Amino acid sequence: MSDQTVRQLAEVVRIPLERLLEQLKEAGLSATTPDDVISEDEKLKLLTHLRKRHGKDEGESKAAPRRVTLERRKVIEMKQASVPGTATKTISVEVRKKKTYISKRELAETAEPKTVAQSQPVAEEKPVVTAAEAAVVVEQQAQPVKAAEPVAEAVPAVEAQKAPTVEPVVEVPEEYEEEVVAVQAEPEEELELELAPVVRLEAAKAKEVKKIKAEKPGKAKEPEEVKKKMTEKELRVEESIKRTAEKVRQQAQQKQETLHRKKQRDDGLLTEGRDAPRRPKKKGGKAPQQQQRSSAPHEGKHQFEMPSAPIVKEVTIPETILVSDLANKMSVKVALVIKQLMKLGIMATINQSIDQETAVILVEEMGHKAVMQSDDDLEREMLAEAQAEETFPELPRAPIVTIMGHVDHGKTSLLDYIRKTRVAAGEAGGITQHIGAYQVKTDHGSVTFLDTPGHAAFTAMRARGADLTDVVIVVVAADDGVMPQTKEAVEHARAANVPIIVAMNKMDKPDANPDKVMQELSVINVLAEEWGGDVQFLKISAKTGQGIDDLIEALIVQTEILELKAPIEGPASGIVVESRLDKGRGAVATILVQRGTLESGQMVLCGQEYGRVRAMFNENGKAIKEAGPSVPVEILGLSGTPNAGDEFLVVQNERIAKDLAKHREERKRTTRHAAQQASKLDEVFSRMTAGETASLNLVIKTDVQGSLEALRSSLVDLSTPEVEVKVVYGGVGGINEGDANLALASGAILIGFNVRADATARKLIEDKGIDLHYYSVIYEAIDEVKNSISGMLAPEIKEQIVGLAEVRDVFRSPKFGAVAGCMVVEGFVKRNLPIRVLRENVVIYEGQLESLRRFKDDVSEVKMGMECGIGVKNYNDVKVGDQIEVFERTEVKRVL
Ligand SMILES: Nc1nc2c(ncn2[C@@H]2O[C@H](COP(=O)(O)OP(=O)(O)OP(=O)(O)O)[C@@H](O)[C@H]2O)c(=O)[nH]1
Repeated sequence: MSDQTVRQLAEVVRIPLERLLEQLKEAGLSATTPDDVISEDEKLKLLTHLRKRHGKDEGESKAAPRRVTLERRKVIEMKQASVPGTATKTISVEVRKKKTYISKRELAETAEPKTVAQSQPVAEEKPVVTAAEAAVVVEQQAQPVKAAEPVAEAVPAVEAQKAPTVEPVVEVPEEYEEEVVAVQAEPEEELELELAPVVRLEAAKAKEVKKIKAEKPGKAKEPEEVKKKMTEKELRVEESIKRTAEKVRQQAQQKQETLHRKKQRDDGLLTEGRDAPRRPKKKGGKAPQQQQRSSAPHEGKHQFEMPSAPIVKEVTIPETILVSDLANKMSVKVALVIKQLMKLGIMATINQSIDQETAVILVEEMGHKAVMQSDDDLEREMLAEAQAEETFPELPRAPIVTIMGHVDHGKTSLLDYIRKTRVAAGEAGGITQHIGAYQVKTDHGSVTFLDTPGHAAFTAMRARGADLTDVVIVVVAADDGVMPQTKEAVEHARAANVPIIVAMNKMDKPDANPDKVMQELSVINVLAEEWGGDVQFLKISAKTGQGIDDLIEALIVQTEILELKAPIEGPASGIVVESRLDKGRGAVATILVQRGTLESGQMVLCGQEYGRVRAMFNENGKAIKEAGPSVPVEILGLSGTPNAGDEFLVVQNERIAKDLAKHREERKRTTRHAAQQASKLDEVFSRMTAGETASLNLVIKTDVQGSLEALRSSLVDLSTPEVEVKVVYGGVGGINEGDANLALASGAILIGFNVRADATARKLIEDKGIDLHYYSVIYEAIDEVKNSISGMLAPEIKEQIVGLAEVRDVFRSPKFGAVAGCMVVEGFVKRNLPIRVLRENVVIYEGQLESLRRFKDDVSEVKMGMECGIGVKNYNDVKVGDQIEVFERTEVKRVL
């Protein structure tokens, strides 16, 4: 040992620093402060001094401690072979040993002095085995012959070894305790737990040692014998630690092997887990170590169990599912799912969604059970839980009106005039607010106006699935007449099957010509009542207010014709008209109640947002407590801003609202891709439902009116009794956002003839996956639509007999049952084709082949003039003389 400071020495010998300084002073040594260095020679001097002092003060030794307890802590580190890809784990095993030596004096009271006299110095008898032992021996040597030194004065091991006089050891260890503590077995719990039996083993060993010592304490065995025993014990402890380390290593290896096997199984499309049902054990199939391990008592502790059988999971598959979600549901890696998809010929990425059918095939291929789930079913189920089952009587409700028309024909002026005169009038002091919609009260009833004029907004709302509008007012400036957007407005309203009322505006102007308007509109099939049509035409002025009352009355009449009704009682539902985030009030949404009555304090779900209605306001900013059908209302308290066009409904509690909101969010995420496929030209056929006339909707935009007409008529002429070609809208000019929205809302295909889509339309087309086709040759357009319609025609199934075999003999096979020995008399017999069994030219069975053999070999095809053995699947009644007819079914595409 090198030189130490006084402080360090005090720590080593575990005595107070002051006491050591005093002893150093007494011994006449130079060190006086705690930081003074004390050399080896000085330590020896101190030892000599202490010995002398003890020799003098023998009488005092009675008061000195009679036992010396030595403790030793040993930490062994083991490296665990890691699983590839993870860090190496280090396991520390801490061994604590404690030895207590009793002074000769104490022993003398119980032991024979003779035994003590016979004792020999241990150092001479056997070599020091371990460092711990060395320390013990040295400490023993450091003890005075006659009496044990107090611990505080025991000189550290190495110094003492240099002591000139080596006295025989007289102390008998009274206690010998070992403790093996497993620490830091990280991160694998099992490994730490595995050490437990070893710990117990060591504890048992320590007990045994104690027992030996306790056996005859009075006899005081031969010190060397005791020493020997102790050394043996220590060696055993060392060995046991080594064994523990070996065991841990083996376990790690086993675990690695298990993981490797699991990986192989995964590659083999099976998953295994702890909760798998256990296979019956094979006799002698287990490695001896495993057997030992499984038979070892674990006292209820968790133990790693070898997975032994594949888990078949029940995987619910919605209409579309993300590859990552599917992998999660099957508890397999995404890469594996992608790999499997590739095998099916589908290239998909982790964030791509796949359709239900593909997912089902995949799940079944991977050994699990697929349960198909329709999103609508799921939502319906949740909604059924969310809403009260009770039905309420339906009562007349106010119409919801949208105003459309060409630019500057007076839409805003009309809305403003009505609001100004009608809304504010009834609410003295109220501040009119633009909340997206407002209601007007008349003597005959109320009318609700949507505050976003124009067909673009109307169709955009429809494109979002919200068919709110009951009546459309087409505003035409009487001085200007029918303009392109007037026509568009009409087409959009028609596409939505919403009745029209024409308001001929600016009648106060001298050049107003309502007849011209009526005439122009009649060209596009909007016929006034007075001209024998069914459309109400009204002459108004948004400036003077002329005819506005009549307009509102006309709306009321229209409502009566339409018999608009809704239940007033019951939980409310409706559509979000608009929403915004208010600095002080949070999410604010204007909703239009369509059914039931919304009350303040109710829990509502709006699209993907939900919340309790904290407050409700009408269009005048006045707080209201409830809102019935056709009433627009601003609500506070939602978790976020819903989208205009989202459906809202009152639900029973927050949990349901939350679940539904989450479900919708997930659905939106996964169905985005699917929605994009909805109206593709080549997908139209798949949308056709059996028995119904399919319709192919088109939105056509062309460069000139002439080509529009030509295209429109030739495309409509392609209609068949099974497929109707419908031009939802045809116009001249580039494809704009409105066209795209219309195509989306009507599930139509966009056709651009010598025109292109503008940037906004392109974005929408791309986002929503609208099917857009550009043409510059009219016949190309016609041909493509024709082909698509051909696809929509149900294909013809044609059947063709490809071969005939005669049964000449019948054998019984344990594997296939009855096997018919046949001669192929016509064509050929193919194994994978369907067959019929004929008896006297009458079909007696239709099915498939189970086996087809020539001699002992399985074959796929047998030609005419050859003999073969045919096993018919699920049919054992073949007789000699029967004929087996092989046929083929082919789908023949119908063309126009
Ligand atoms: N003389 C007269 N002018 C009117 C009448 N209605 C609207 N105007 C005027 O026509 C212009 C356009 O009116 P708006 O209400 O903004 O027309 P709009 O259809 O809403 O126009 P956009 O919002 O641009 O589509 C304004 O200058 C109005 O003052 C009317 O009945 N008589």
